[in-house]
Order: sequence, then structure tokens, then C-alpha cells
Amino acid sequence: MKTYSWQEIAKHNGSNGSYWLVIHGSVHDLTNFLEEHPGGEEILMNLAGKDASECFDDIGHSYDAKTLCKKFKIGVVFNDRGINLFYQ
Ligand code: HEM
Repeated sequence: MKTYSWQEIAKHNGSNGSYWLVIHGSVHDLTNFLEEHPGGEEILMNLAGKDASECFDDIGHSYDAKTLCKKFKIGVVFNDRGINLFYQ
């Protein structure tokens, strides 16, 4: 599984055309999902390059939504406190 630093993740905030969001330690490339997101693209665009775990949980996303997340997973966050895995 590939690991990414926050420094690298922060670059994918939309300014270079790609949108990465971190949810519970997993890094997701949501660039091709923005338009499809039932909750709208703006909410995702605003959190690109950042940790979106709190927002994701607050919505109470369905099991299907959580499963869908896996499709967009590209790796995990690496930090010096270890790797926090939400799912494999
Ligand atoms: C991989 C990431 C995500 C996926 C696959 C995803 C998928 C979905 C899906 C399938 C729904 C429809 C409702 C459901 O099935 O629960 C939904 C609704 C929604 N999502 Fe997401 N979502 C993601 C991330 C996020 C994040 C990070 C936020 C917050 C910034 C967010 C905010 C919302 C909102 C506001 C709704 C609408 C809820 C409603 O209408 O009641 N989503 N999302």
C-alpha cells in the first residue's frame, strides 16, 4: 500500500486539477467522483488536500457510500505517529 505525506497530499487541493481527500487515514483521489457525489462537488472541493474524516462521519454516510470510498483509495497517510487504517 502506497503511503503519502501530508506535504504531498496538500498539493492535491484542486490547484493542479486533482482532488485528494483523506478519510480516517486513507487517501482518496476523488477527481473523477466530484460530479457524481450525491452531496455535491463543492463540499468535496473545499476539503481537497485535507482531512475530511469529521465531515464524512457527521453526514452519517451509508454502508454503500463507505464501500464506494474504497474504489477511490490510492494509499494511506504516513506520519510519525504511525499509520491509521480505517479499512484495508
Ligand atoms: C470517498 C468519499 C465519499 C463518498 C464515496 C461519498 C458518497 C456519498 C453518497 C453515496 C451519498 C448519498 C447518501 C449515502 O449513501 O450515504 C453522499 C451524500 C452526501 N455526502 Fe458524501 N461521499 C464522500 C465524501 C464526503 C465528504 C468528505 C463529505 C463532507 C465534506 C460528504 C458530504 C456529503 C453530503 C452533505 C451528502 C448529502 C447527505 C444528504 O443529502 O442527506 N461526502 N455521499
